[in-house]
Amino acid sequence: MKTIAVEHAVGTVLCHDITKIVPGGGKGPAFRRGHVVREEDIPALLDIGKANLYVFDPADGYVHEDTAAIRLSRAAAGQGIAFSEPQEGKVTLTASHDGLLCIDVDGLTRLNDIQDVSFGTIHRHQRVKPGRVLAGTRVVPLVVPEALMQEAEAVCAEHSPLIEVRPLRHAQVGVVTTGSEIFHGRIKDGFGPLLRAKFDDLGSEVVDQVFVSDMVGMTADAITSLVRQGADFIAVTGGMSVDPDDQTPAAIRATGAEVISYGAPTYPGAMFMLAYLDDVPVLGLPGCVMYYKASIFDLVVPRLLAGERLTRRDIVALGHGGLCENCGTCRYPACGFGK
Ligand SMILES: Nc1nc2c(c(=O)[nH]1)N[C@H]1C(S)=C(S)[C@@H](COP(=O)(O)OP(=O)(O)OC[C@H]3O[C@@H](n4cnc5c(N)ncnc54)[C@H](O)[C@@H]3O)O[C@H]1N2
Ligand code: MOO
Repeated sequence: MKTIAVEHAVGTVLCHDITKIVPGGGKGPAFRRGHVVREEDIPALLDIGKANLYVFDPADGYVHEDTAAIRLSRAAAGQGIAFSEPQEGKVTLTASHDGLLCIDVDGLTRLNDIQDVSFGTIHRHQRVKPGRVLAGTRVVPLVVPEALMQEAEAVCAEHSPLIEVRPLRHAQVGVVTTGSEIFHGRIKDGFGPLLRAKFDDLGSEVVDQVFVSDMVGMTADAITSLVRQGADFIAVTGGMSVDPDDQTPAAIRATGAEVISYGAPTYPGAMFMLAYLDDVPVLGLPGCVMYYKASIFDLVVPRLLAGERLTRRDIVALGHGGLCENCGTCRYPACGFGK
């Protein structure tokens, strides 16, 4: 804090409210603590008898809350993020393109552990569309030391990007639908239309769907021939559980694919399998994916399309929040499932 002649105060920050009293008129703050003095304020300040002011000077090593919020948001954000102007010291971050919200949670926790830094976000790993509010950030006091800002920016740099929206790739999806009852026409296929709609919504395309009976060789051949024909994402439906006819996990293994996980701590989706045939994700989708509005499919597929190579650890980490409450009216994604 220092005293400064009002003529030289442009750009500095008032340390306290400045009161204006008009006889018979009123009394109230003409300028608030934290106000950044502008050229046009000078006559008004002189009119209320303020020839000198107590101000924070950025040169003294202090940063105003608006500048701090701008700096925090810029330091944390990667691609796909738009910023609001600071309002009451807070900058709001929104999605500027469609994609998967990715947040380095360890970095975020470190950032918020710095006294007086506040950075709050929605849950990560959600598919977000442009305009969706993702985060808000500010510092708690009106001004903070420059050294604090530098510490915060260093944490952001170490965890860069701390928050970003990764675009989803346009996958060419091959679907293999198992089940003798569908293969022999006893019942109508329900998986194909559902997967076409779900992949279409994510900006990908089901390029082919092959029907097979409950036989390992037939199913494995269908997977490998779809990949040979150019599919870069495979979904195998049905036959994922414990009946003698449930041969899909064995068929996926028979292709030589590397199995990351069979089973997931998610309901619906416990019988899910994730494997990779070279770089092509091969998913074993249990019957529940067809039945429920939200399932393991919605938790995993956007992440795969955003280019994440998921590990067993990523799958087991889904357990906390992995139980769908099966509400009367499904509100997913506005609920705790997968969060
Ligand atoms: N004793 C146990 N029973 C079940 C278990 C278990 O671990 N032990 N797991 C349950 C879970 S979890 C699921 S999910 C379901 C079904 O899993 P599957 O992937 O094996 O599904 P299917 O047996 O192939 O089919 C179940 C049901 O859905 C119909 N279906 C399958 N595909 C299609 C399709 N493309 N179009 C229309 N209908 C389809 C199928 O005819 C069956 O009626 O198992 C639990 N049970
Ligand atoms: O894979 Mo199953 O939900 O858990 O229905």
